[in-house]
Amino acid sequence: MTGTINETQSASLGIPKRGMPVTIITGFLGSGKTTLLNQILSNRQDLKVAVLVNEFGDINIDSQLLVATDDDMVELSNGCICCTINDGLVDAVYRVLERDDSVDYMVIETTGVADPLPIILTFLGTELRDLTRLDSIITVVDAETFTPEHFDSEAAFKQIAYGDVTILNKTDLADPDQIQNLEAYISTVKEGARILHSQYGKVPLPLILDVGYNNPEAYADLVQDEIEQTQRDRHDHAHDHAHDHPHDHTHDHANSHDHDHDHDQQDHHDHDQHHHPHEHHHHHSAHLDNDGFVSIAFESDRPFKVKKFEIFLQEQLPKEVFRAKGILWFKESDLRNVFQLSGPRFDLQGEEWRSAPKNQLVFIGRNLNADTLRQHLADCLAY
Ligand SMILES: Nc1nc2c(ncn2[C@@H]2O[C@H](COP(=O)(O)OP(=O)(O)OP(=O)(O)O)[C@@H](O)[C@H]2O)c(=O)[nH]1
Repeated sequence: MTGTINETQSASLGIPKRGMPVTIITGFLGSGKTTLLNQILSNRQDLKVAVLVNEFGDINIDSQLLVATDDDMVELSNGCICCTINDGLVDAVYRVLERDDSVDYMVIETTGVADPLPIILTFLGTELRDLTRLDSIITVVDAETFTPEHFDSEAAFKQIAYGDVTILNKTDLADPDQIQNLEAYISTVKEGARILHSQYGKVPLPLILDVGYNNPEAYADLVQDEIEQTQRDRHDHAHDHAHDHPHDHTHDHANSHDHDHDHDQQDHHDHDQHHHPHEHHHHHSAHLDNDGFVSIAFESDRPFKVKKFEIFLQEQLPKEVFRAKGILWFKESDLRNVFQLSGPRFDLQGEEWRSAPKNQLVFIGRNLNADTLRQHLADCLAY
């Protein structure tokens, strides 16, 4: 299915009440996941949608950029929901299910560097299997910057490979040939891929919500492996009192499984949703290195001087920064400035402050020097 859709339409979705439907939104850094989520929240009509946002970074910026969600919104803060059979994710889903006011639908936004498989398996391989119904995995792709090299990120590749629907977003920034080539590439990764086009995540909601595209049978072997592995891990944990936190990143998963990270490009392209020969327990360690991406947070209760921040952007911002976002406070402005940087572009939008002004910024990239970056930012402060 391919199509170009520019308008958000929201027909009645008529969600049945058998196990809460869950949609997972994945996609690489800056591709437009939060933008899509805001489209969903703005067009959901009477549907009561709970949202779980998981972010790569110490400050949760995304939750502050969502359209007002009242109490619909459940923030799953910066824990790694890409940990397999993750207690944090299961707990957050339970919190939603246990609410007095019933929620009709759940949408989860993963981090841009997450391998979606562990999250999928958490829904298919734990008690959540009986309480929820995994409706589909939506993969948002930046049509301007995505290439078959998939940013040299295994997570970016897997996001495409496990997507039930791919949304080629930012078509306003890509020329038609580029979009056509991208579609052809995605179809080599996923035979019969369902591909939609969008600008700013505008797609008709009936094309992406309650579509029933996820096929749990495709994951049956992985689910079984997962359950067995979790039992083994729990057994090991019982003998290892060195770990007192289930998500401890020094956890030994990476060393305890014989997985092979040396797939070449061809391996990737042979990947098939129904056969994941090299996947087994691979995902246990996938989040440990985030494909080399690191996240650096900066916060201050003092404002920036606008001129100094401009110079920082022009002269000091390392080219290795792939993505940045934040809420900026400038001495010269009464507005809350939402800062977005994705690849070569950045953008500042002024709005009213909803809380006491402060600066909150997250930079994501490879080979970043946190001390130098933070020092440059501190030098931008007005006093
Ligand atoms: N030109 C253009 N910009 C877009 C489009 N969709 C999103 N953007 C912008 O791209 C930037 C990143 O969008 P987000 O929705 O925050 O991306 P994300 O996938 O949630 O990013 P992460 O939080 O890093 O994972 C923002 O500045 C958006 O306004 C689009 O279709 N066209």
